[in-house]
Amino acid sequence: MTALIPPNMVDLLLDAVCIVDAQGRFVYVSPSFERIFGYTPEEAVGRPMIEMVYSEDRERTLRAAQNIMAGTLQLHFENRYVRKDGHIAHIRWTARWVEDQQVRLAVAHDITERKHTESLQAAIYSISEAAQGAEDLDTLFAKIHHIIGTLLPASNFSVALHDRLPDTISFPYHVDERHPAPTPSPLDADALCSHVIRKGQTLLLTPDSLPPTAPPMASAPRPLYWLGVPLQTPAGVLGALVLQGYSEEARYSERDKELLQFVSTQVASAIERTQMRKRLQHMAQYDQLTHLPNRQLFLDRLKTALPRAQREQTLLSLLFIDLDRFKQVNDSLGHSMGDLLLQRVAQRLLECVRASDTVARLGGDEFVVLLESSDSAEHAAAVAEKILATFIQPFDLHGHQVTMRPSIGVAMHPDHGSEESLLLSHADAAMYRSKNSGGNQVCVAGATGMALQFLPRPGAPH
Ligand SMILES: Nc1nc2c(ncn2[C@@H]2O[C@H](COP(=O)(O)OP(=O)(O)OP(=O)(O)O)[C@@H](O)[C@H]2O)c(=O)[nH]1
Repeated sequence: MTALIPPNMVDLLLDAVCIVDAQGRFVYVSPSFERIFGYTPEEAVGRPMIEMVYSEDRERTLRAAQNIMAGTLQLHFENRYVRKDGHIAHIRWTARWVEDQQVRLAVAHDITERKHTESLQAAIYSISEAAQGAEDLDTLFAKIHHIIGTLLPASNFSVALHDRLPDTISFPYHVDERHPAPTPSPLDADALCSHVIRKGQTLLLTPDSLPPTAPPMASAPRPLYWLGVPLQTPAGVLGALVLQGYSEEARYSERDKELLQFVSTQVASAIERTQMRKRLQHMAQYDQLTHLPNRQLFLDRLKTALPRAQREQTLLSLLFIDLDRFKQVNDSLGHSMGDLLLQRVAQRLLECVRASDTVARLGGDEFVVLLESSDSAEHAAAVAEKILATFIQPFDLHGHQVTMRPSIGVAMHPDHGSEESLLLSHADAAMYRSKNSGGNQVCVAGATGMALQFLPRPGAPH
């Protein structure tokens, strides 16, 4: 029976047989070593085994080697090697110490493919989990970057999104060791991304295939490797995932391309879901015509602002604004012109306040301004007067000059109440007083919220 086994049987094994001396140098490797590690037996023999081990796994590999040399049988030790071509090989080892020869006898089984499938499954699971939990796109992109980094070298990673209407591209997520985030630009200004997004095709460029075009910044170095994958959804291409490599350490291959393509489908639906959630959230909180906060969001803000004002003992003011005879614009120029006027009014109101203040549309032609951290009651009066003054200028509605005046009611915390509905009703009542007194004026609720004090109209004699 023994006579039938050819003497070079070990050479035919698919696993690699390795013999390593007490100093950790390869003294023998079987021919399969080259298939698994990329080095021929001649290249491997004489080299310290540890040199080929992936840096993060070296310490525990040395510990495992010590245990084997102390007589422990090693039946399933796993670590990573850097192949001659730079790619990572995952190896499962069985090994023992041969005392009389003073060598370790080890068999290497290549489990790269299995690890690959496992990490891909884990990545896909993590991406869908990230999509469920992500509060916003920034958080989602950072998580996706981290997950892709477990599969591929991803030091330079960007998410490009295509905005179809102005046909522009923006980079809401961009981590790059050499280039700052590009500013939004017409899609075609970025030839590589434009190719990926317009054609919906993956593009892998290597040093041999990179076109000799100028880099995005004249003095900036060009990447050696560029891998762009479309973010494909049933509704079309949302944008692209881009990986760039400036050194041979981040070389991308056809295999990486397939991997990123596979993951990108999950990423695209994660982005789509998060965008949809964001849109729904926006619809629930913002007025769709003016994009100002709606009544609900305004009430939420008031609810959190009041206790803050109480804690910090600052003033808080509400300006209730209703347009005078707004209906006439609808009746004379049509509803769409009325819509346009409401949008222009919103814009002018925003111009009268600080970014930290809130301008909201309560509905119809009713707006409200929430001024926080006012240092004096005069501040609210000054803003109200500024609003009156800004309405002096007619509104240009596609060539129609429309004059519109507001009636404004002001109520303040703590003078007129510390509870949101009370404060709001005082501001509302003060606004009605303004309107009933002819409109185009400001009325401040009195100390009880009932007695009212009028502010002069701009230009009116004091
Ligand atoms: N174009 C447009 N009109 C709206 C919208 N929402 C409400 N309106 C109209 O706005 C008007 C608001 O009513 P009022 O405040 O009583 O009308 P007004 O003419 O301003 O009356 P005064 O406030 O008493 O001066 C109604 O005619 C509504 O139909 C909207 O989103 N777009």
